Amino acid sequence: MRSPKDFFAPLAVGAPDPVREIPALPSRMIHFFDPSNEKMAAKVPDLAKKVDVLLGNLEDAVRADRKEAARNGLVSITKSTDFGATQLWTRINSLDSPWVLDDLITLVTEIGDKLDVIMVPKVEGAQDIHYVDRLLAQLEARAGLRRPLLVHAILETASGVANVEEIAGASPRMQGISLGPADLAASRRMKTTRVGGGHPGYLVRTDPVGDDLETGRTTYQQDLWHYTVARMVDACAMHGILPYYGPFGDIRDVVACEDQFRNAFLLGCVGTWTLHPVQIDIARKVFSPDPKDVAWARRVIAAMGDGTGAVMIDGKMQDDASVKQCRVVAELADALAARDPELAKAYDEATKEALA
Ligand SMILES: CC(C)(COP(=O)(O)OP(=O)(O)OC[C@H]1O[C@@H](n2cnc3c(N)ncnc32)[C@H](O)[C@@H]1OP(=O)(O)O)[C@@H](O)C(=O)NCCC(=O)NCCSC(=O)C[C@](C)(O)C(=O)O
Ligand SMILES: [Mg+2]
Repeated sequence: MRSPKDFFAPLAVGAPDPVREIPALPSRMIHFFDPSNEKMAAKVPDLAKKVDVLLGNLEDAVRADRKEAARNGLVSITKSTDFGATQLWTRINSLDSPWVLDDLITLVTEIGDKLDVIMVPKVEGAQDIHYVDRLLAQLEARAGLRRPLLVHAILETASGVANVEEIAGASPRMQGISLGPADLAASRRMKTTRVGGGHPGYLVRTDPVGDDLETGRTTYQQDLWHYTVARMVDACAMHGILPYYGPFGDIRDVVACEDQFRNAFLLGCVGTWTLHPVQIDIARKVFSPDPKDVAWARRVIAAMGDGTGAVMIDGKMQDDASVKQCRVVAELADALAARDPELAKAYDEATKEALA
């Protein structure tokens, strides 16, 4: 382990200085596309106007015989597209695959100045991040990049979950972590074959009334991912990086998708993946705080003055801690509103109404 004194030193001569803080840019949806798929690639310029993050996926869901086409496709799409304020990310192949070295060499050399974040799949521990960290520094120095690339880890192995805190703090490049429920389920030998979401068999049941074990007992489906998401959120918050839900594979079930996204939002995640265009508006809705909640948060902040003491608002006690909760919501709303005039208007109108 490096000394804390060296943590922010570049890992190669000529590499840019690591960032001291992870930028809190809107990233409500990380929209996945396969750069080797012509139909999807054709939609990229339009999608860039709608999403916070576009991610060119090179790993799973890209066929082995399309890996090079995906890598080269991402280079040419990137060179010919104006992404505006939308971030461009990529997911490279796993570190044990035959493709990852060429992924990194090609992408950093050809489009390193346009890429914001490199998502690394199947991260097992800090050692995987250290490997990528040094290699990126070497490639950045060679390409003459002035801005360091950031790294995002997918939490999708049992050992990754066991080591999530050290992964989150492994490098100043660490931007965030996403849940990878499909690989994680396989790695843990869970018995669900779904990509994210719940399972009707994972439930609790109310007690029996008398001797009748069968009738009148309500069951409640539980969230299979609660433990992992909560752990991931704590690890990220502890290290000043950003947590995300991952994929929701039942594209048709937009209702359960919204529920899963909202659970993650309420637990502390800043965004999610979108695998299909139909999921983009769901993510925008869920990961932008509700105007009523923003109005309430602003009202509490205004009433709390310097943020100390206790006041009563609408029958509810507010104090130093609750004003901090409100600041989380208000600051997120301000950051999103700065980029989204419609949202800014909705927040201001709701606030005016609440303060009237
Ligand atoms: C599910 C699929 C096959 C359905 O694709 P489809 O073509 O059958 O669907 P469709 O409803 O017929 O599509 C309608 C239109 O939307 C287009 N389209 C469809 N999707 C997209 C997209 N993402 N971006 C842009 N355009 C898209 C599609 O090309 C079509 O265009 P058209 O109207 O011109 O014919 C398709 O949406 C897809 O391949 N999505 C991406 C899948 C992906 O990236 N998977 C990997 C991430 S999840 C993962 O890896 C797990 C994890 C974390 O690792 C772990 O838990 O372990
Ligand atoms: Mg996976």
